[in-house]
Amino acid sequence: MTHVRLSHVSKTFTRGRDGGRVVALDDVSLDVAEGEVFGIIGHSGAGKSTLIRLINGLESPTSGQVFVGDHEIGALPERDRRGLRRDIGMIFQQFNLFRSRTVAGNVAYPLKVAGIGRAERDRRVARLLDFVGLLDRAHDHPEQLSGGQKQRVGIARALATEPSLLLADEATSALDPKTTAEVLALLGRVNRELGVTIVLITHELDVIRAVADRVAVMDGGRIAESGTLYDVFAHPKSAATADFVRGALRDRPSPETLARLRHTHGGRIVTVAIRDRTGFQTALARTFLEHQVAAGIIYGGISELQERAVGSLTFELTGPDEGIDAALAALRADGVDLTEENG
Ligand SMILES: Nc1ncnc2c1ncn2[C@@H]1O[C@H](COP(=O)(O)OP(=O)(O)OP(=O)(O)O)[C@@H](O)[C@H]1O
Repeated sequence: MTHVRLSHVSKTFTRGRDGGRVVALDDVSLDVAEGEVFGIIGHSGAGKSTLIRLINGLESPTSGQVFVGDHEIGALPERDRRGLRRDIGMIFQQFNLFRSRTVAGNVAYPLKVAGIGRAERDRRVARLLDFVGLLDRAHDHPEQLSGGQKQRVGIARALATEPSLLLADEATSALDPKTTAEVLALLGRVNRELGVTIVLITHELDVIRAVADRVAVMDGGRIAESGTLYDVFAHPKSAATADFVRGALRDRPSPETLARLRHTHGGRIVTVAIRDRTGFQTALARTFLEHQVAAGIIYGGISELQERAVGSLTFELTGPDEGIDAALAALRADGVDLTEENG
């Protein structure tokens, strides 16, 4: 079942002073299935926040349609949007907690707004704080908490009205790597144990790869590509995706590094994309050997996406030129993705 659907959505803003037009989203279509974690990755200005604001009905599309469940949220009057929004939780980069309220008071707030009585409110707050591991901090104020703890309160508050959809807007961008991992693990539990669909936007591939099932890469208001985590990031088709992969995996040498490698290594330099295929590396080594080519690894990195290997290795190849040519031709014929780096 589809939980969120965007169909040919465009959003144009008019800039204040000069009245110029900014195309924030340009013909965006995507489907988020019920119960999945869907990641949206893009650089600053790619249109991610605009997309989130369309999903929770804070903005309406200039053209196209946004559905949440069976409802076209952009077409609903504000009163009905508010009702629908109760089924959508939000968490933010800066946590957006009330400083004057206690931890318990923050989590209770949306329940109060929804008109839920004291006894039920207290029960739910205790259950939620227990779920996020902060029951013992119920009476503290946000400033007494670490960033990670604040975000856990944010998550408890977002879940208070028992939404089926959670929107996470750069929810870990203000946190250090260890705390980020803890918050992402909690989001994983929210998804698995409570069955909540999560749409997570970020500019970091490491965030997406930790939790998302499927992803969309956004670039300049458009979806550059989308699919499963592995398909999109193991074999990038767009420049934007390749850029994120290079940044996160650091498996390919930068132009500066390549220049240095060329200077220090006299042989031919070739980068080979690693495939998640049994015996891939052995086959590679055997091909070089068969053609009397010595292959030394001079750069590279192998990592995992959805428990499958991704990355690349850069070799210095030495031996007879015809042997190297024949080995590379054999590998190419076998579907190996390789790049000669000698320039
Ligand atoms: N209310 C608005 N009025 C005018 N322009 C806007 C408005 N909201 C967003 N934009 C513009 O739309 C484009 C996309 O912005 P958006 O905030 O959605 O991107 P983003 O990917 O979330 O970036 P960031 O991570 O920096 O917030 C930007 O060029 C931005 O300046």
